[in-house]
Amino acid sequence: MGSVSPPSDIQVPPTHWSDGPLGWRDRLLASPRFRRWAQTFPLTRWVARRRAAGVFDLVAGFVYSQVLLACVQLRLFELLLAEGPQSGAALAARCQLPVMSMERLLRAAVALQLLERRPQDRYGLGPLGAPLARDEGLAAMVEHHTALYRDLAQPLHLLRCASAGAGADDGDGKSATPGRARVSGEAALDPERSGYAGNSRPPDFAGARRPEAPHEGLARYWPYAGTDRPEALAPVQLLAYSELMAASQPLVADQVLQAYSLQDHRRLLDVGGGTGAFACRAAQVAPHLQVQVFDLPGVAALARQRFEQAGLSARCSAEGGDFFQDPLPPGADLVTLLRVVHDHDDARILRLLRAVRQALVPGGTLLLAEPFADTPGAERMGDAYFGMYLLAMGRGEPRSEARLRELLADAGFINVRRLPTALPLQASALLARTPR
Ligand SMILES: C[S@@+](CC[C@H](N)C(=O)[O-])C[C@H]1O[C@@H](n2cnc3c(N)ncnc32)[C@H](O)[C@@H]1O
Repeated sequence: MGSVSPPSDIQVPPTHWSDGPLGWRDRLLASPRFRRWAQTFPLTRWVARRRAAGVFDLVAGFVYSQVLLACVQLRLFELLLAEGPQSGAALAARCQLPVMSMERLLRAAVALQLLERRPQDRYGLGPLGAPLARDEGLAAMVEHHTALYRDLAQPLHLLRCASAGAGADDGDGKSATPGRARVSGEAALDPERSGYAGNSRPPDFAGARRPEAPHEGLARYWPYAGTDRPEALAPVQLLAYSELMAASQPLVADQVLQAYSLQDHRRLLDVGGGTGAFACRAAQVAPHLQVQVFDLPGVAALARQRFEQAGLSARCSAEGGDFFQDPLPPGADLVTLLRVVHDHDDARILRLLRAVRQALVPGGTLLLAEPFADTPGAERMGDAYFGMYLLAMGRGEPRSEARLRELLADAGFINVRRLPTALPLQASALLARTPR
């Protein structure tokens, strides 16, 4: 391995009293001799093994993800839930894979606890596969990761391109994303090249597929993150992510609606509310509530369709526009921002929060929910997963509760408080009020 020599103009880094003991610990853990000793000494053996397994999981994590993807693409979990344990040969026939390949995949899935070996040489659901069997949202998330996977194949390329200014706001809301592929022109309007070709779900498990994620990574999947004129995006560019959001919306809605009662509100505005999946849930749990979605024009049109199909058009409506440029509909006593804030930089979010404050009635409530960075027990989801995900997307960052509180205060909100959710890994929430 080549040595890394620092550039000659490098600044002398600051020091701290903890550098000594922590440097000693680092050298110890980096020492093969110490690790060999720790692996055999009875009192340290279990720690050494656990740490080695943790390192291996990081080394091999991308393989695990692709085993999961193969299972999801084959609808293996749904099949085993619907029909019960089966032999490798039977599953191979159903999934149209060579028996040897199927056995290889099944054994990998057993090792990852996605599946379990069952008596008589059969395979059934494992403790980590069973929750995926009926969760359309999680399955859709897994499948759309093919786009992220492309971006992360060359992490240094991603980091270098992004460090040139991806997603940064120059103060007047314009961003530059040098080096990142962007959706533009005819390619974006071509369903095949944009990666979206409808989402009718084939009836048979074998070979069933959702629409493929685009071939050019997340920047293309989330086109609004790379343009200052998102309202001009063609409907076909909005479909893939809108379907993903609708499929995965229960992950957030369940958390929010368990944690917060809508009964005391009369008018809800769901800003960036997508195709109205949350709006429908809200209207169903609170039959007195008027609900409005504000989203890009093409997405708002899909929300109106959803409301009509659900027979909720009398109470649910949708307005199209750009929430950074256009005024939000006034008069709501509750505004929700679900999985919206982490998509954008601070300057844009501050502008959006101020617009929300203007739109709310005096004493109105803002409910902001998304996965937060620094969530105890879910740190990987924040800075590791969303940090890299949003970098690949081209805009936005995961924020800690403390940072969100600062932004809310800057925008003029008061009485900010945390709303405890059952599964912060899926969504944490903050409530804030406008002054009376
Ligand atoms: C990550 S999705 C979240 C959707 C929904 N709240 C949910 O949780 O399922 C972000 C939403 O914000 C919308 N959006 C992004 N930029 C926008 C803009 N400038 N104006 C209006 N809507 C925008 C997108 O169309 C998308 O529906």
